[in-house]
Amino acid sequence: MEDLQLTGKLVVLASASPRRLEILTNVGLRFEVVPSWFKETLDKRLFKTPHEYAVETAKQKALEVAKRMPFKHLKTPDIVIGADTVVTVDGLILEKPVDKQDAYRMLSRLSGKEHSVFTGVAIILCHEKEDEEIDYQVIDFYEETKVKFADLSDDLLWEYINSGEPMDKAGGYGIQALGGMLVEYVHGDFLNVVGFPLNQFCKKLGLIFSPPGSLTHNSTQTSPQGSAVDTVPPAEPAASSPPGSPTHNGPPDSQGQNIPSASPAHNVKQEESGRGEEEVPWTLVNSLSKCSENREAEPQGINDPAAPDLTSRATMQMQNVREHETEDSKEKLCKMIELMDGFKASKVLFTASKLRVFDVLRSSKTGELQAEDVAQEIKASMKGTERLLEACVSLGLLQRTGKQYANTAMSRHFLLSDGPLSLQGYIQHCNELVWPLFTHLETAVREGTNQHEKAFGKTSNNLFQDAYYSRHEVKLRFMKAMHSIARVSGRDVATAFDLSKYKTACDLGGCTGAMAYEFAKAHPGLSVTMFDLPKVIEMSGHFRPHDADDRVSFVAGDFFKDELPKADVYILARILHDWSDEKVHILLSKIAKACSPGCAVLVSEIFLDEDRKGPSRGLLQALSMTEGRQRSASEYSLLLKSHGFTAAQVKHTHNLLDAILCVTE
Ligand SMILES: Cc1cn([C@@H]2O[C@H](COP(=O)(O)OP(=O)(O)OP(=O)(O)O)[C@@H](O)[C@H]2O)c(=O)[nH]c1=O
Repeated sequence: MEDLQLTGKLVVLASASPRRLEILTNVGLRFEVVPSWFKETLDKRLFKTPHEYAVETAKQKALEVAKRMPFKHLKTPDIVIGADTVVTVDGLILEKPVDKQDAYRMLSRLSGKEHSVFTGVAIILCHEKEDEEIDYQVIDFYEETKVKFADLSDDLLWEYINSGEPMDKAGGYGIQALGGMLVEYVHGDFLNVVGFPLNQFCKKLGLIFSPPGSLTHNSTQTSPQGSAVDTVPPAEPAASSPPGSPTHNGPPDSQGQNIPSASPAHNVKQEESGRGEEEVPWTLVNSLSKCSENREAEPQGINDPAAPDLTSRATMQMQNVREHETEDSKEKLCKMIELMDGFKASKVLFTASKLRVFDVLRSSKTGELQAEDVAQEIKASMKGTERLLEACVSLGLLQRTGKQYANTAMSRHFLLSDGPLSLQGYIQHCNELVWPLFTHLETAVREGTNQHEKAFGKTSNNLFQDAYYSRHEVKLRFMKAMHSIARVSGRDVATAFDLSKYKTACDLGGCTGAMAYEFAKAHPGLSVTMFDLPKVIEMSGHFRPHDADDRVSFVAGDFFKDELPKADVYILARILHDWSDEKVHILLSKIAKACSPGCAVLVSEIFLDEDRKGPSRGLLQALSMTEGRQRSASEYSLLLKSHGFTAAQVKHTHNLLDAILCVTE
């Protein structure tokens, strides 16, 4: 290891933070940027300290990139750097605010107080072995800086929040810019607050990658703030990771192709850094790393002065491996527990939504209520309500300060019944329809059929026309579910492709019209016809926006039986997966007949990965489907091609629905 140098190595920064890019560019490091897809959703309760959380997140960010690159970018990096910055105050870990209100909560908490900023950093060293497997060695550490804010008035806070600066920054401020005005003092590494503890990082680099001759066996790999050396097992292709694993959380490649390793702007070359031939200034780095030897004596494995001979070093490495194995099995156990308890978490969400807990909290004057007030409002027992609220806090759906419960930013975003991105409709659909179906999953698997009859005493062949759906409230619930999905995903689907050359579109089975309105909003030159069953059109008035765009019109009909309205683009959002292959072909050939050359079909669905190993959302949904099936983008492309629609463009939106656009020749 100590012979390694950085020259000629592929160094990757697994971060989308422009500050980290700048800090590392400024010291002449040559690297590519491949932002991590790891979602910062580790359960904070599992960590004894905030820095352990930051370090683990940094490690997961970096590992996700290290494991993805060989498969998606077809190259193996030598070094991957990940980082995670968190702000801690009053025992809380603050990450990036999700909206202005959240930023306000964070900044008002920080006002007049000293707080800590922790950045966890992970350096992953990737070694390709002879059998082409890859070994990952993890070196991680963290840095703490204390920052004190002045007393901040509400006016000042709002002015700052409205500048837009807080939104992509941990704790809701940027010390390097306007946020600097809020700060009374800083104790520690300033750049650590900005997002990257450069000083400690350089010391670590010096210890690992010193150029020939400059590093002796006496170099150390320690840190004043704790550091660890770890190895992790060889990578699996990202798509084969278990559900819920970090690699699965990431969005797939856009356009169904391999993402380039970095955009040209992010391909940081030494010329661009203005340092000519010089890379990292090694003299400085080596002096720094020697200083760090004096700061901590505890042996840390490789490159350690306390491990002078090969035997003792091998022993230490074995210890590291064993420690890692324990850690690894703990990680697996956590995943197992998450899977085992997943149904309980879903039901807590469904129940709290159904009992309108989130609306009740929002309606209170201060946005906060005690358990007994909530119990009264939702007409439930005190004991049961308290348990439900506590469970919601543990799941990140609510937050509690003392005895007061309040919505979290995520709940305000998705769980208020009248919010623009409310998922309430879909959640209630899951509770009332999908949940009973899943309780009969075992029979569904044995028999290979949908379990409507067992769950509801009725068969279901046609979603909107059969007996079960004939009840008004059931129809309305189904429409609310489709409405919330269309509202949440509509903008991303509508803006997925350039449709400027088209004048008319027809959204087949468009339900409440939510998707049609999104298309009209996104394309000023487009008129959109929403086509659905007469009963649906009749009920869709319930969902019409106050400022309804008159470029959207509603036509009643059955797309299997009736003539389709003429259009340049036909939209099929969340339609095809529901029907048998036979019906899909009937529908597509009808559309093909209605199309003149140059017309297009836009299909929006969850796209399975090409190897059908994910995303689990799509595969789980398939388990309760009636007669249809889930497909990958290329399966949809082939399907459309068989009806004369070619030149497929695919868009993975990273939202609830993806999209493919094909045109007739
Ligand atoms: C306190 C503070 C934070 N930040 C930025 O806050 C983000 C933290 O978020 P993260 O999750 O660690 O990183 P990210 O931006 O999401 O990027 P990624 O590494 O891809 O997760 C980073 O950007 C930091 O610079 C500032 O720019 N200035 C400050 O004073």
